[in-house]
Amino acid sequence: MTTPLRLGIAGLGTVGVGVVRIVQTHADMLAARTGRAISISAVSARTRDKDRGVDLSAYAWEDDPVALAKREDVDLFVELMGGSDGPAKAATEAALAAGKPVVTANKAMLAIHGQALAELAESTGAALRFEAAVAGGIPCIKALTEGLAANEITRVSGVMNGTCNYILTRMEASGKPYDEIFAEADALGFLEADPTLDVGGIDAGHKLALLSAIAFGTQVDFEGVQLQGIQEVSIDDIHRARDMGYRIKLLGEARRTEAGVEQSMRPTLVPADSPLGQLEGGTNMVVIEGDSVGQIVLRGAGAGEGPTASAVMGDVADIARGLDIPPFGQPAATLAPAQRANSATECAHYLRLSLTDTPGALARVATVLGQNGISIDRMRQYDHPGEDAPVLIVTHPCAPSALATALEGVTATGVVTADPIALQIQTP
Ligand SMILES: NC(=O)C1=CN([C@@H]2O[C@H](COP(=O)(O)OP(=O)(O)OC[C@H]3O[C@@H](n4cnc5c(N)ncnc54)[C@H](OP(=O)(O)O)[C@@H]3O)[C@@H](O)[C@H]2O)C=CC1
Ligand SMILES: N[C@@H](CCO)C(=O)O
Repeated sequence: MTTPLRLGIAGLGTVGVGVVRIVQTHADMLAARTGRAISISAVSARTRDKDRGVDLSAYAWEDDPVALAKREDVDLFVELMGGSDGPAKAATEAALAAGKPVVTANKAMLAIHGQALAELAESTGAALRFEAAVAGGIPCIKALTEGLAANEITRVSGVMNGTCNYILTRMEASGKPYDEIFAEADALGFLEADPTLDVGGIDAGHKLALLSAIAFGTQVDFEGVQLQGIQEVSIDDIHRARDMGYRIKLLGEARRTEAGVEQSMRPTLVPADSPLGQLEGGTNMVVIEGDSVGQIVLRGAGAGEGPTASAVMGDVADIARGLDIPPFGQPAATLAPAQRANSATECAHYLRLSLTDTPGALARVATVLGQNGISIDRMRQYDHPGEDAPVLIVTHPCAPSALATALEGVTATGVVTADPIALQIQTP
């Protein structure tokens, strides 16, 4: 057996502790599988004397993660602190600059600095791996870069934020409104320190941008992801979608078209009996479509200590084996800048409108939709105690840009009493 692979782990929170536990529990198995012993030399976190439920006494301590990354006895730097910049980026750059491989779960850092970090890694010959950054325990990056390497990928989609899926499925199961279930998720510790990252679709957008770059061979382009969060999804939307045979999911989709790469992360109605529709709680699902393989579906835990640490250690094991794959699946210099394209794919839409309950209001809305080429498939006005009439419209498939123009016109009629809510209905 060769010399041990010595880890330096920065960040001893949920994921960091999980990684320590796996190294301590499965040392023999990992050595047998990789042909190399994997050990921990040193660790770092903000607070040294915190009881983390694992024995850290055998490891050196560094207050400064950059110093940890540079230590002589650290062969591989494991970044599990989080944050797109600050110490996570500084320490990752220090390790890569020194030619040391880095494994990280930090989607925020990679979605913004992925190209620069990949270029740095390749310039020094260091590996940079981030399986845990996308969909926690699901090995979707490995699937794309290895198992599906011979496929032209046409579409990557899925549910990539467990917290949003928990909130949406709990709303449906309990019949409680968004605010109440958001508070419940907060009390259970599910939300990121900045909850907008979850409910605003940003965290899932980071993950989609990473998958999209790998799938289509482009530079990672988080700014190109069209984002819509789940904050405006009401319990009424969920009930009405269910009555029509749909469930609402925060669905990410990246596809390559002739116009460029479309990336979107938004609440979407999906058939209730489809694999996505049946996804409960914090589970994630990634759907990949390739020209030879067709469609494959990967489902599993998208977060949590065990699943995320499992993905981190999968990367560590690959490095121990000497596997050398560029961070985004092909050399960074060959990744083309992403050519952004707004979604032009026609799909049906669910519209929630609130109208003044006056003669002709509904007719004016229907007229504006018609003038913009939007055809109504279904329409219903609900009982209402007050002056505002809640109206649900389902359109026939139409281009999102045509609908956006139409909704501007609908708002300009003066008969709507709140901003219209438009949700896409998934195209097969
Ligand atoms: N939790 C999850 O399920 C998943 C997390 N991830 C990603 O994994 C990474 C870690 O997440 P998670 O474990 O949940 O985060 P936690 O908040 O649980 O832990 C963060 C750790 O980093 C340490 N830390 C923070 N800032 C510094 C600093 N300036 N210097 C040294 N140490 C620092 C903290 O120290 P201290 O403990 O002393 O405060 C803590 O140990 C993030 O990038 C996250 O996005 C990815 C997928 C799933
Ligand atoms: N906040 C993320 C954690 C895992 O990336 C989620 O809810 O999925």
